[in-house]
Amino acid sequence: MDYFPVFTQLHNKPVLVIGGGEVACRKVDLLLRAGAAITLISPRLHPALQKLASQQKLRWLAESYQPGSLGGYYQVWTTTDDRELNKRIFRDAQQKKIWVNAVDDPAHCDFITPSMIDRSPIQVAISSGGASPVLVRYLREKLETQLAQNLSLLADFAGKQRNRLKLHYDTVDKRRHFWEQFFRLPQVENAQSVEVLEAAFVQLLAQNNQATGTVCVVETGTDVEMLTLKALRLMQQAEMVLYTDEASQAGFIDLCRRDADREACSEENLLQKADALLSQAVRVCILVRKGRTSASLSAFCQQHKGEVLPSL
Ligand SMILES: C[C@@]1(CC(=O)O)C2=NC(=C\c3[nH]c(c(CCC(=O)O)c3CC(=O)O)Cc3[nH]c(c(CC(=O)O)c3CCC(=O)O)/C=C3\N/C(=C\2)[C@@H](CCC(=O)O)[C@]3(C)CC(=O)O)/[C@H]1CCC(=O)O
Ligand SMILES: NC(=O)c1ccc[n+]([C@@H]2O[C@H](COP(=O)([O-])OP(=O)(O)OC[C@H]3O[C@@H](n4cnc5c(N)ncnc54)[C@H](O)[C@@H]3O)[C@@H](O)[C@H]2O)c1
Repeated sequence: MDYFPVFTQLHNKPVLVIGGGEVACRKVDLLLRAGAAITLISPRLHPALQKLASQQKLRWLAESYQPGSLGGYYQVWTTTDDRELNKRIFRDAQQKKIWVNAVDDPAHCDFITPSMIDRSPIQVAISSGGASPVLVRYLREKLETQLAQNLSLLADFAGKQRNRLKLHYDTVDKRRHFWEQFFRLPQVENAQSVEVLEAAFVQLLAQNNQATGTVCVVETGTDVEMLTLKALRLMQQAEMVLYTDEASQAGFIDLCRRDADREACSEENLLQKADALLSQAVRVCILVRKGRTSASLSAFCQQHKGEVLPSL
């Protein structure tokens, strides 16, 4: 990983933009959305930036950059049309330990700008680590068409209900299980109003008051790409993964939910182990090798309304 992704809090933080052309317009637009307190240093100013300065949405210093200009800023963006100057600003900022982005010059950036999809509070940031900004833009355009239009509404609603949910469910696992069910409800996927979400929330709470465990069996072959989407979804929902052969199943175990517990278990002990977990209301995913699902395991699954997903 060449760059580590983070989301920084810029609200009311003093941020300096140097240069006042077209590129500065793009950066200022984003920084204003993040609530930064922007100062812009540039002898000339693009009309859109002049307007923002006259509305006091940014502070404009109509001068050229001086080494003393950097004092007191949290972060610097240099966007001038003079590459040598941008480099100098990078070095000056480094000396002062201020993070700097020299636009289009990754060798002189402490951080680089990702391509962004802003459906606040959901943010998607995509980066190629500087390898191909055009590919990154292409990915953004593709993702934009696939992300639900009501993402902001969903995230806002969910954010406001988290404390309320704690009154109903006392463990993280139970709350996670609730949200997983909630976001899959068709009326939630299509919701256009808070009222629809509230009704679905209340209904699901009423239905769900005693959580039960679930079980599924996923047969593993030699190629993880042959997993069905359904198998992958169940693997992602499991809280406990039981596997029978680490050597051949490593790739499959990796694809299970990151924070699920994982435990090796002999084929003979699977039933007993799974039964104990179900009685503690745990969601269990059992990985068995292709063709090794025993008749008793299959019957156990059926009895608990689970599925056996054979390997393709
Ligand atoms: C994401 C985005 C955000 C933004 O800029 O706001 C962004 N570049 C975007 C577009 C874009 N940039 C360029 C083109 C023209 C085609 C081309 O030349 O490839 C296009 C395409 C277009 O305009 O369609 C020119 C270019 N850019 C860089 C170099 C230098 C180099 O590659 O060495 C050169 C050559 C300059 C030259 O040759 O002189 C470098 C950087 N550009 C980055 C970000 C950072 C790495 C991002 C990453 O890979 O993760 C990084 C490292 C530093 C930084 O600037 O932070 C935005 C897409 C937003 C969106 O649409 O969603
Ligand atoms: N416009 C684009 O879409 C685009 C795309 C990719 C790369 N670039 C590159 O990004 C850089 C900036 O592009 P632009 O279109 O914004 O250029 P621009 O010519 O519109 O603006 C440059 C700005 O830098 C300011 N400036 C120059 N010297 C300065 C100094 N000493 N102190 C403070 N400010 C100073 C100028 O006043 C001007 O406002 C250029 O190197 C350009 O090649 C631009």
